Amino acid sequence: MMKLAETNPITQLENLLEFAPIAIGVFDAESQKTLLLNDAFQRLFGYTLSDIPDMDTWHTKSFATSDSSTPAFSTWLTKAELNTPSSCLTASVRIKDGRIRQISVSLTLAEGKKFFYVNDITDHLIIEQRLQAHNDMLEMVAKSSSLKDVLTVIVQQVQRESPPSLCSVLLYDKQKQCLWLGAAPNFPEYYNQAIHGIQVGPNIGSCGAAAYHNRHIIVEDINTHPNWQAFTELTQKAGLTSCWSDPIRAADGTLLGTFAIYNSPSPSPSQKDIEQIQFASNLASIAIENHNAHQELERRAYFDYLTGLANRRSFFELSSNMLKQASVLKENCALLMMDVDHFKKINDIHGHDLGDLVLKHLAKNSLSNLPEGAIMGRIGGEEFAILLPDTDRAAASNIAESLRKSLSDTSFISHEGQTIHYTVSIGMTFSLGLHCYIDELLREADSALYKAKQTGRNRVCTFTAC
Ligand SMILES: Nc1nc2c(ncn2[C@@H]2O[C@H](COP(=O)(O)OP(=O)(O)OP(=O)(O)O)[C@@H](O)[C@H]2O)c(=O)[nH]1
Repeated sequence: MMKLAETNPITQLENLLEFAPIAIGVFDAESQKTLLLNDAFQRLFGYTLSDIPDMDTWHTKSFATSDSSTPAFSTWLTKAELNTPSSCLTASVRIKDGRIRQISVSLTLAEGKKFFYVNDITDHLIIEQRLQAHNDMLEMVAKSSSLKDVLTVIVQQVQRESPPSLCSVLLYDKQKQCLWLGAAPNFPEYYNQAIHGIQVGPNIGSCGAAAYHNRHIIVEDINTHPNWQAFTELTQKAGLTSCWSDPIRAADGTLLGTFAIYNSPSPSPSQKDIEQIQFASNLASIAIENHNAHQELERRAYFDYLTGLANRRSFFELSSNMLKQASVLKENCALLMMDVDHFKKINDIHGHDLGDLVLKHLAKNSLSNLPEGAIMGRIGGEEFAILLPDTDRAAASNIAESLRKSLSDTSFISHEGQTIHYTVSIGMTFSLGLHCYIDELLREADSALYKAKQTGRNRVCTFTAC
């Protein structure tokens, strides 16, 4: 412990400055020579007295960063020297290890000396910016902004925190076992194109491997790591050196994608870096989960949950638009209404679940036999409607007949190993190039369907007006 009472006032002051918690640099006002860089100053900047013999050297070494140029400091200094107390300057500085820190600096002139008091406000700014990014993101989610835009906000926040790193979010496709580009705003286009759809696998880059292992993958040197061997030409062209990738998980732990930081300033992640990645991954997971939930709601609103076909509402919407266009072009449309024969019996004999399988089988099989542009919807329990654009009577009859035949000719094996056969009846009508309403056509097709059922089922009947 220092004994203040036993030291002279100058030494006392020096000691106070030396061990003050705030970073202090003292320079001679006349010669600009460095007189003292206290302990906190040396810890903040990494420079000792021998690195910074005078104010100009400090100025050049620390303040000449790309986003806080030398003139900004000089201008502030000129004003600060005239005003007592001087206002604070907030600036980006480069410290000895090359990293950029955010500081606030103020100046006091006394006894022919310049006393600079420097506060490191990097962490404070990061928390503020994170809060801002978090709020921006939630606002964007609430306003249903595109997933790409929301993810871009997150990526840019992390990039701001650790320049010159680049970040990307890839989205996991469980079915195809690959990753699609979510957001990578600062990567070259050729790189983004190359990684769009990259496979998930134990040794595929950092992200493919992070998704495969569902854990953090740290690659400190892309140029020598075996996971990156296949991409060397690409990564060298894009100037990528390191890549840390973290899985993005939903609240229930399922994989949603990956968050990656390339070219991070430090070789391996510190505790702070890991917190940063987790912050980004958490935000990204909120955005992706919300997007998926939204898509699922939309899908449910427009598509039948069982067969994946258009539901009644969207079939009406799509068909109405198609009929309007057809009447303008004077084209004929055909409407088919298809119903499973004795479906109640199938349910009664084999159970409701198998009945569901019949409906799925019917939908899949019919879709693969329909011409391009046809709209098929499930409009009732076991009732399906198909609108065929620009189709004359002969072509429509052929299509209806081949649909009926392909279903009655095929069978499928149930989960219990039973072979299931079923047939359908089809009623058909036409718009004849006139403006028709879909419900009017459905009534006609239903009447033809009734005729098909009455005359023995497993057949196609055409509507006749009388
Ligand atoms: N498994 C299953 N059955 C359904 C679904 N929707 C409706 N059904 C059943 O479909 C059956 C339709 O029976 P009906 O209208 O009497 O007609 P059908 O037995 O097919 O006889 P026909 O049409 O006269 O050949 C009923 O038993 C409904 O319970 C569904 O989503 N899944």
